[in-house]
Amino acid sequence: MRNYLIAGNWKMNKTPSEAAALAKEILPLVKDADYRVMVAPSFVCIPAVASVLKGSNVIVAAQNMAGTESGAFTGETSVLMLKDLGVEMVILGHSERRHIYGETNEQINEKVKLALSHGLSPVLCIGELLEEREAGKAESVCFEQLEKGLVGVSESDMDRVIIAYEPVWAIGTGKTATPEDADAIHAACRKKIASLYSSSVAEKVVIQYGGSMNPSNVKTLMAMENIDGGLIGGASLKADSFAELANFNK
Ligand SMILES: O=C[C@H](O)COP(=O)(O)O
Repeated sequence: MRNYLIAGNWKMNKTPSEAAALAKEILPLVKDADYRVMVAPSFVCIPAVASVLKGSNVIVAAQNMAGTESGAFTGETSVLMLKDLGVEMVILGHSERRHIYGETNEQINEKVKLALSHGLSPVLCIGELLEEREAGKAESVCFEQLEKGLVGVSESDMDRVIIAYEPVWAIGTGKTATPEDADAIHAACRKKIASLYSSSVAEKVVIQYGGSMNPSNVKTLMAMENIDGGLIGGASLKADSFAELANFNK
């Protein structure tokens, strides 16, 4: 059994006080979850949310971070700042970062390595655009993002790396990859990881699915052999729906 992870990516939603209120509402609903639960508020909401969740079973994550430790990078947020706030995980290479802000595989790889070197777990997001899927390139796009995102990451560091497969066309659209289609990409990525590292790394690595996961499709998605959790946007913004996702097995 892999160490499943159900994660809420709150994206650019909620003010600090709203985020703290949401965290307070979520806390009692997920306290008995059987699997790991994580939330990723925006940077400015992290202090308020971290203070609510301190000592609980809910992991606090960031949605991004700079690729450099410190310096003259106006508007950026460093790994040291995140660690100081109690952040344990960081989402990197989300498709919104790749496609809206032009982040490259090389920049994402720098961030992955920096996060690991400071003891944070990176959630490396990969996923194809609709036109890439239609051109039969879903696997090759994911393989390239995986391979380039993991350059220089050692086999032992892979214990802390989480992969999130998010087909871009399924994000925030209400369209979900069928469980079979998602599982096929997860299985192919697992094989790719076996070729980059070893079969034991591939067997253990957690591969989340993201893209319109919600209370009505979570059970079928999570029943697939290679799907080890969810990276959830819209449905994580309400305590009751996020709690249903976190308790999908009950
Ligand atoms: O990070 C989360 C994903 O982008 C999925 O978002 P969504 O659940 O709103 O489709």
